[in-house]
Parts: sequence; structure tokens; C-alpha cells
Amino acid sequence: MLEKINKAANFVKQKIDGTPQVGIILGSGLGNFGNRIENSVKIPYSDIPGFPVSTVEGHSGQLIFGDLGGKKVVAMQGRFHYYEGYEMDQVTLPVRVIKQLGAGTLFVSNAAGGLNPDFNAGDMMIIDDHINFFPQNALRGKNIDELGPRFPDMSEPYNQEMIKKAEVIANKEQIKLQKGVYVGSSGPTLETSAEYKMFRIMGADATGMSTVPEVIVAVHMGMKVFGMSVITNVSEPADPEKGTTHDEVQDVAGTVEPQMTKIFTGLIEQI
Ligand SMILES: O=P(O)(O)O[C@H]1O[C@H](CO)[C@@H](O)[C@H]1O
Ligand SMILES: Nc1nc2[nH]cnc2c(=O)[nH]1
Repeated sequence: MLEKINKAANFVKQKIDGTPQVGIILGSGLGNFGNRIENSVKIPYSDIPGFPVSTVEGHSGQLIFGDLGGKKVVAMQGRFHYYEGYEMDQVTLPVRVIKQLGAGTLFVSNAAGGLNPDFNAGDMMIIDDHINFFPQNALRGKNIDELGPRFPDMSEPYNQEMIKKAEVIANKEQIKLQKGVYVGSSGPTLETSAEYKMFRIMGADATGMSTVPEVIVAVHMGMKVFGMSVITNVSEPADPEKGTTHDEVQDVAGTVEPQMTKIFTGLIEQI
């Protein structure tokens, strides 16, 4: 695994000039954020040794390195999901490569279904905590001691200082922000009505099919993590007959992306 990480990181290092301080993972419909990165170098995943390829619509499949908020950043325009058939070490390989490139902070974003009855489609939620409901932990298998401990502490996976700063930025920019718990499960099915209810009873405010494995691996390596969900649909819609489609998920996320950009950029300026 270490060899795989180094090989991919060394390939990327040859293509870029400087060290990224922040890694950013862009969720479904949020890829346009990548186009806001200046002086960008784009590296298709298919060129990077050992990288999987994106198979989901709205995840274009490239690393974008460049300047944002006065810092060097590297963004994943497209992530890998467990439901695509990838093993957990493939899903999380880019996070390990991003750390190996030098980034100490990870920003994650996703499109998610709202479970909290106070949430509406189009809301943004700061991820305060998560529930790992994937069938496999991302760190299952022999621990890679060079990366982190066998039993990583998960009492505060999301950096509380960055959460407070994000709330200040949102207040100043008059952006409405929710805050809550994200539950990650494997998908690709969206939830039945009973499953949405179960996740709510478990204590979650939003649900999706990503993020948790990436965050676990990042925390294992001692990275600081900040996460945001865009609520693209809700578990109790006004018209229950309508259902949820991936097109709708991408459309709603796309309309909220400019606000997410303001929060992410504001935070990066303060790092
Ligand atoms: O979590 P991201 O990648 O934003 O995508 C979310 O949107 C897709 C479903 O429409 C699923 O992949 C779900 O996880
Ligand atoms: N699991 C899950 N993932 C999503 N991604 C966007 N909306 C949803 C949802 O309602 N459930």
C-alpha cells in the first residue's frame, strides 16, 4: 500500500509546482468548484498510477492543483464510492496520496438526503459528526503503522475550530447553514421510507453514500477535516410520489455550489 501511495504521489509531484496545504473532495454536482482554482494543473485520474477511474455521472475524474484563497490546494473533481465496486483502499487511496503530497487539511463535500425535518432541499449542512454505516471499515486489514495507529480516536473527526470559523463566515455572508450528523451507507439504492426513519432515529441529520471512509482515513493520518453536505432532497418530501433522481441531486447541488465555495474559500484564507 505504501508503495502504491508513493508511486501515485511521486507521479503527481512531477506535474505540479509547490506543495498543497489543503485537499478538497468535490461531491456530486459540486465539480464546478474545481474551475475556481487559479493557475490550475489538471491531472486525469487515468494518468495516475494505481488510481481508479470515476464511473458516476457528475464526477469527472481529475485532480486539480492550483491556487485558492491565497493557498496551494489540490481538489478531486470526482470521488470514488464503495457502491461502484471499489474496495475501501481504492475508495480512500486519493486521500492518502493527498496527505503524501503534503496537505495537512482535508475539505470534504457531498450531496446528501435530509433526514432532519427542519431541513429543506438546497440547504447546506456543516458535518459535525458522522455515523459509519458502511458494511466495512475503511481501515479493516493490517494497520499501516507508518500512516497512523491501529485504533485511531474518532471522538472529534471534524475540526471544531474550523466549524466555528465557517459559522462566522456564513453569518457575514448571510448564508444559511445547518449543522448535523451525516450517516454514510453503501448505496447505490436510495433509502426506503423505513430506512430514512431508522437513520433519523439513530441520530443522523443527513445521509449519503460517501465521505465517511475518506474521513476515517484522513483522521487516521492526523489530518484536520472540515466537511459540508448539500441537502439535495429530503426524506419526507411534500410530494412523496416523486422520488429522487441523480439528475435532481446534481442540479440542486450545482445551485448551492457558489455558497459552498464562499465558505471553503473563506476558511482556506484563514489556514
Ligand atoms: O456523496 P456524493 O459523491 O456527493 O454523491 C451522492 O450523490 C449520489 C446519489 O445521487 C451518491 O453517490 C451520493 O453519495
Ligand atoms: N443515501 C443517500 N444518498 C444521497 N445522495 C443524495 N441524496 C441522497 C439520499 O437521499 N440518500
